[in-house]
Amino acid sequence: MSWLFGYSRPQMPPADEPPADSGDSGSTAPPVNLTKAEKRAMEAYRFDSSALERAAQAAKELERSKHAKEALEISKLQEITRQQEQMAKIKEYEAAIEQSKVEQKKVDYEERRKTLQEETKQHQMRAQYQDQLAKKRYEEQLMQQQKSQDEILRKQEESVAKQEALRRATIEHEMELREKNKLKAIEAEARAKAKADRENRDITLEQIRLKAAENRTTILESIKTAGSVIGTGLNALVTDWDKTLAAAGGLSLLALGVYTAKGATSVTARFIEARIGKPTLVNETSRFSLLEAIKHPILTVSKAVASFRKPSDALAGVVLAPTLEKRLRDIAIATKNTRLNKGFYRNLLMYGPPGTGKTLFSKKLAKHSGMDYAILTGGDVAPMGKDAVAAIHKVFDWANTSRKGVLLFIDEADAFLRKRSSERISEDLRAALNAFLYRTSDQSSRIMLVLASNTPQQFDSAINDRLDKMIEFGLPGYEERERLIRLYFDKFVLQPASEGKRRLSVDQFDYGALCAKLAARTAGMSGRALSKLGVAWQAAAYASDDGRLTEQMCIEICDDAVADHRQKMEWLSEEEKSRSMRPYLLDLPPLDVGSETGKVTVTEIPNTNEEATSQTKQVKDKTVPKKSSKDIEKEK
Ligand SMILES: Nc1ncnc2c1ncn2[C@@H]1O[C@H](COP(=O)(O)OP(=O)(O)OP(=O)(O)O)[C@@H](O)[C@H]1O
Repeated sequence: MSWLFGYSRPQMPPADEPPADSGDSGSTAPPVNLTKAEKRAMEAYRFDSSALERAAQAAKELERSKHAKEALEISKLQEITRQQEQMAKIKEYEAAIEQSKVEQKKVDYEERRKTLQEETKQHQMRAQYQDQLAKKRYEEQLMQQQKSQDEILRKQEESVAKQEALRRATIEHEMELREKNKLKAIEAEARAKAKADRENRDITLEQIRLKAAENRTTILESIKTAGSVIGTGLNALVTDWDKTLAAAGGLSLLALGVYTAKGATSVTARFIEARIGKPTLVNETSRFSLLEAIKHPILTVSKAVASFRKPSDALAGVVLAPTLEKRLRDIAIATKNTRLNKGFYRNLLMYGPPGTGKTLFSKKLAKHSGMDYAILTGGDVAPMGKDAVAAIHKVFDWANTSRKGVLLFIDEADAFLRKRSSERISEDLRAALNAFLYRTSDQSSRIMLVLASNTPQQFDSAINDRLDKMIEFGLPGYEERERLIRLYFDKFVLQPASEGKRRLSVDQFDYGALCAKLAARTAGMSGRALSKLGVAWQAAAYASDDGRLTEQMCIEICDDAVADHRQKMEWLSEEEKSRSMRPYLLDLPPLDVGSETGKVTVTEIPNTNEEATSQTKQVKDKTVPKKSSKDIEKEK
């Protein structure tokens, strides 16, 4: 190869001849006249060309061989195989890369999920903390109110006591004067009578004498007659023993009969009363009664059929904040298990503004637990006067005869269970309260007591002592309102329209968006008010010419309802505003009256997460900070 670098090779062996020394074959001997530097350069370019030469030799041989073509084919095939192997390896690498990408994505997703979880936890904790704060604030507010009420009560008591003392002094004075006048009149009368008696003394004496003589003769005659009759009878009785025994036996049997009949009649009457009819105090009950069955046979049969069906969900059709729903679900499960295990029921107090689902949930709770329910109204007790005590005993006697157990729901319970120290409570009501306390002194395995009230702070302390759980039903928050509107839109509009039996149809529009819009407008309204909205839509559709309900109609009716609601809130008495409803009143959104149309426009309330967290929290958070010190001063 030295020709490549311009060096001549003095004795080059012929091409077909192998070199003399294979080790040196590639190396050319440096020319003798080269300098050292040139020699070093030459060394750098030197390489062993023997392998190439051997290859060329082999190629020549191969060319000459008759199997040259096959060998070429084999080497081609080998090359292709090697290339395929390389391709397979490349694919494997690519698959590994894809796999690692997927793994990376998984890790990323897992991290994001964890972050989200952590954030949710943080949100929850913050919400709970704020809830606690709000509760605390509300309690303090209540205490403040309580104090001011006590103060007012004390002052009222003092003024009443003063008036009473004044009235008593006046009456005493009047009585004294009347007594004196009376004495004088009696004295004058006695004197006049004495004078007349003195004058008519002889005549009077004669009359008395004659009357006495006549009386004496009559009495003597009567004694003689009676003596002879009784003597004859006794003589006959004593002489005949059979008659004596018969008389004694007859008298004894008569006495026994009289007393037995009296006792049996009262026991039977009580037994029949407890089973046949419902007590007068009970307004509504799911329990079977013979009288009701005779009066309303179809209703009774449908009720009986319904009771055989599978027990319903305790919260079906009841829309509440998630936290409250969870609490109520726990209560429903516990109650059902209590009934199954024949344990003792816990007494509940449900409080909050009207129309928030207290009665609705209680009925569902009874149905879910397989119990009967009975609904009483506290306001019915006071007008009964002295009969209230007996009526209360009758209710408890009646409830105790139920084998399924009875959920006794007392609506407006504060109407007769209020503090005994209160000035306004009458003697009869006090007696009724005492009877109620007597009948509820022990835990019962037959009766579950559920009290409902808008003003639970009025309860007597003994009643509070009997309550095992207190549940606040707040006004629905934004999300609950949206669910409620959807529920009643579906119930009162969409369902009847889809059945096609009635003259009712709905325009095509985005129902979900409408419900969300109306939920923002109806802040401060109760579940009852929202259910009435559903009824109003239905009525509007029936009243229209073509029986069609449009989106515009829905919005207008809702705005009317909002305006009505505000008016009702303004009509609340001062006492109601200051006591029970205040925490809920301030939840109302600001309302502008449109100058041109005169239509109501309500500022939209943003759908915050906080609002949905808890109805109560929402109400309290919004109300408490709004109170300025001036307002508190005014209230005082
Ligand atoms: N949370 C709710 N979910 C669904 N419907 C509700 C809810 N709250 C109220 N309603 C509707 O309002 C009606 C009246 O509710 P309910 O009688 O349970 O209220 P309440 O709290 O007992 O009121 P009150 O204190 O005046 O007796 C129910 O029949 C139902 O149609």
